Amino acid sequence: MVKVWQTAEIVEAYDGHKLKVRTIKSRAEKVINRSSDEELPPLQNPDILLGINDLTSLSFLHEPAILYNLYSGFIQSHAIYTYCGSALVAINPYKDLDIYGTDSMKKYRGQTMGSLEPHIFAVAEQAFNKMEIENNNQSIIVSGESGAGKTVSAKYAMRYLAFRSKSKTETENEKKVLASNPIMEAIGNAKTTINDNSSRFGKYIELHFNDRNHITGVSMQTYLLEKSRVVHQASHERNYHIFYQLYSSRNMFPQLKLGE
Ligand SMILES: Nc1ncnc2c1ncn2[C@@H]1O[C@H](COP(=O)(O)OP(=O)(O)OP(=O)(O)O)[C@@H](O)[C@H]1O
Repeated sequence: MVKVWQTAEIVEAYDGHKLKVRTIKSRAEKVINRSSDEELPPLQNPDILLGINDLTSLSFLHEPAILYNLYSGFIQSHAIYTYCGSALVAINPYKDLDIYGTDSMKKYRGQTMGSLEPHIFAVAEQAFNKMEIENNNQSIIVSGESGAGKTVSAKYAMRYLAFRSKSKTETENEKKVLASNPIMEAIGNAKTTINDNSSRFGKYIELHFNDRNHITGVSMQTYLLEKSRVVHQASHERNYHIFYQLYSSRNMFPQLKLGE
């Protein structure tokens, strides 16, 4: 059974610890037993806060309020990004959105986080800006469950940083990073039941900047590759892409010194 939060209004409080509530949608009544006088069900936020772009501005910050706010923003204005203080929460839209072009990157250039609508570019801009002003190394941590959009987010963050680095060779370096992706993904990505192109390893990517903030190089460390997938895959899952890609080029086997 899937459990979801529902909005309700209090009809009656009685016996000290009991609350009779009525759900707004189905008008069903239910009695909630509170274990203490203080313990109330999660309280609703005023309507005026609905769809705000920083979750920390909610009067009542709890799981149902967060879910409802993210849901409303996504359904009403297709907003996939919301701030939670200095963190960015992203919803995977599973379709291409027109928010990652050069015009969008130009819009975020030099802007402080929070002055424009939440975006992965704003996070990258802040990292770049802090590096420039404080002359310190910066990190962006991308986390989430499988299929949440970590790889795509990291790609857009790197694209923005390459755009922001004024070096003439920025496109060359960016091209090199992006060109290495298909190779890394062939060897380390596989179809799972949740994600057709799931990364089965962790990545630590370093972009190196010189003192004029031009990208001078990129390095990548990988860790925790799921090696067992080579010999065993769960049902409806696949081995690493590289094996299928190689097999589809069987005519090249002799050249690659491989046997059938
Ligand atoms: N911002 C986005 N816009 C459009 N589509 C997206 C976006 N983010 C993710 N997707 C879609 O979701 C798919 C899964 O995303 P991604 O591979 O980045 O997930 P992940 O978190 O890296 O997963 P895993 O941990 O399994 O590697 C992508 O192939 C893409 O189709």
